[in-house]
Amino acid sequence: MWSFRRCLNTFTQESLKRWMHHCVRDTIFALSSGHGKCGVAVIRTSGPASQKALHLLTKWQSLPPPRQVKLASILCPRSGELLDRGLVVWFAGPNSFTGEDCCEYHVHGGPAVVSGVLQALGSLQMLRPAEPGEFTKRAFQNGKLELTEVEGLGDLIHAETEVQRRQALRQMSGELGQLYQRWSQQLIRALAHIEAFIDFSEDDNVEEGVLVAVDEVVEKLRKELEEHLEDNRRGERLRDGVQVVLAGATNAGKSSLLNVISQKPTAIVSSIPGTTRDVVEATLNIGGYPIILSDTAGLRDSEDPVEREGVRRAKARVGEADIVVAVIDVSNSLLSKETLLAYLKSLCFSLQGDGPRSIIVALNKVDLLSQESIVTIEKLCQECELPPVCLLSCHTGAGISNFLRILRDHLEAICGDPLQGGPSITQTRHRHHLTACLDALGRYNVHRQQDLVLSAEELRIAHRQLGAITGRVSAEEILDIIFSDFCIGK
Ligand SMILES: Nc1nc2c(ncn2[C@@H]2O[C@H](COP(=O)(O)OP(=O)(O)OP(=O)(O)O)[C@@H](O)[C@H]2O)c(=O)[nH]1
Repeated sequence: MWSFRRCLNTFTQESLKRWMHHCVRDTIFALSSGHGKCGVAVIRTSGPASQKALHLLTKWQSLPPPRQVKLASILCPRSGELLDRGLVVWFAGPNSFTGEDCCEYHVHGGPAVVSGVLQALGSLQMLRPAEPGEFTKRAFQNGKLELTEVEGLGDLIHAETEVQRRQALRQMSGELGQLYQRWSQQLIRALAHIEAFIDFSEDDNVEEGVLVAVDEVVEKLRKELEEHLEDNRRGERLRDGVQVVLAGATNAGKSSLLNVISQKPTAIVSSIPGTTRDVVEATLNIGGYPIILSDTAGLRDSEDPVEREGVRRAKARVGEADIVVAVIDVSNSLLSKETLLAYLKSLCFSLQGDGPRSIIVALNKVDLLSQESIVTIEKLCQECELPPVCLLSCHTGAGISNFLRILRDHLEAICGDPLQGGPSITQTRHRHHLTACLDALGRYNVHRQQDLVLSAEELRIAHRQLGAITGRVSAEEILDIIFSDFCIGK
């Protein structure tokens, strides 16, 4: 009793309220399908009062069998007016998405029906509208989903291309979470062994061999983590969109190429050199891969401060690009065949910068060349060591499908197939915690010979970093291992 009172005194009113809120769960409801007119809308409830709400809206005396669709007249609980005839699915907790009692009302998707049913649910005292993401939050809190699975679900909802969808589905399957969970368990075990050695080695004969085994586990884990992090950020690139930048001299046809690829007049095209001043972006799907395609200001020296700023931004964008498309006006009479080649090489070199980025050369305006010149240029490019070169025309469309095929190949090389190999890191958040975990394992090695307590602390930090990714960290886990592995006090 004393400790309970002391405990109560340390609670602020606010934290007590939060604690009470956690213990006594509200029942929440929301429209789970998209907004706007549609054939069928799905409204969900989750929480202990879902059953009562179902009874009040249908007047059914008993619950329908769980997970089976049943036709129902959905009524206003106050007036008894018919709101709609729809389908109802009952999910008895814990066998539901959130782990709580849930009910789904599949009603006609007109605004009046949807708002009628939402109002009916809102009129019940024990229900309140759900906050954004609250159904999924409850699924996480009730142990139905790991954090990485929650993120996968979010990505699936936002997936705009089929390759993004594949990656999101794979993450939702829990594979990434399971990998981190496995590493996490290895760390807990290693930590438990070190702690046992520190605390009990003198009395209970915990042998030196225990520490050697821990070293081996840590080393193996360090290598696995390093490999996992050396993935060229393919998962994040696929999730956020690959940065493709169109760069080159003024009037080369960068804006025209952006418009041709995006199939709409996104950027202004004109024969006046220096028309594009700022970066113009279009988000596109190229063969299932998401890209953010940027048109940039033509690269040239200028006295005009606005144009100079445009060129600065263009260079900065090239610096951040995953793929740079070097656009060149191949009809430019100033470029002889030889100077074209020298120009191409120097442009590719300057665009390459210090990053390992891909370059594609787009020789535009071939419609202005004779067939003979085209053949000569093609031969010239084949003989030299250049990035892939596409001859194309934004005016006639010649060579555009070949350019898109090459672009797609580059995207595939960068992002890979999310269904092949190990699961990818998809979020900067994961990378941050994994890097911190790896750093801690490196420090473990530094402290290991001098100070066992400090090296144990580094394992604890590494474990916490992994736990931050999956959302599961518990000191109890360490105690469990200590007792199960060492049977202390027997
Ligand atoms: N004949 C021909 N003209 C083209 C082609 N592509 C673009 N042009 C023309 O070239 C001029 C410049 O095109 P833009 O697309 O504005 O070139 P840009 O590289 O964005 O130019 P800046 O804004 O100066 O950087 C326009 O008059 C276009 O119509 C092409 O394939 N063939």
